[in-house]
Amino acid sequence: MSELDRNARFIEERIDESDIQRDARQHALELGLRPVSAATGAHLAFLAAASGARTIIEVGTGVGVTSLWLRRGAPTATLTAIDDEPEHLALAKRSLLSQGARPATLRMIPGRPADLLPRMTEAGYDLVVLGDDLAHVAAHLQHALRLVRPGGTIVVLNALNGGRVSDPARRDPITSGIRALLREFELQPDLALSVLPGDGGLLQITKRA
Ligand SMILES: C[S@@+](CC[C@H](N)C(=O)[O-])C[C@H]1O[C@@H](n2cnc3c(N)ncnc32)[C@H](O)[C@@H]1O
Repeated sequence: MSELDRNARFIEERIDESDIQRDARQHALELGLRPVSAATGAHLAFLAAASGARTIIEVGTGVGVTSLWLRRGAPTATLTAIDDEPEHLALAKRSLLSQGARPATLRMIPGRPADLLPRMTEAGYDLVVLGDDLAHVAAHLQHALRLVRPGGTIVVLNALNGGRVSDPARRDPITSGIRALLREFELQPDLALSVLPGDGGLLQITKRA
């Protein structure tokens, strides 16, 4: 086992998910929805807490594994959760309420991000989390850059498309498109970028204040 794998296992095994989080994870797996790892979830909770996030958007909420972590980090933040499957959102909402979220802080919106994101408030969000709909990630990122406030952060889950982006033999349009996006964003002086390797890759972009 490599040092990286050993460290990842060490971290993953020490993270304590609540019963509500474990149930949501189990549910996601049963539905074939790949949830974030506990380590990624804990990192997202850290980001939400460290940034003092008050307003969060999550695109591709699924049954709420990521949302539950975000709300662990920012328990009173308003969460706008978008997913094209209303049943997923209903399950996510149930778990979030069980975790103690006030109903008024949850905006569960079924639909397509391409239709919904253009209607949301410019610079109105502290944290924008984009799920791994990588076929549309370029368009979703453009919306996210408009929606996040200066100083706010955008996170893209599974941003290295599993191990594909780092594999030069992979030249499919999605993987090549992500490489091009990374190159383009690295050159933008108004953005600070970081990519973490775990869990398919976690791209983090902060719009400089
Ligand atoms: C992998 S699951 C979400 C996992 C979530 N990050 C978690 O940790 O629980 C992806 C979700 O995104 C939704 N989804 C995928 N593509 C979408 C799109 N274009 N518009 C809206 N929702 C989408 C799916 O319905 C699914 O619920």
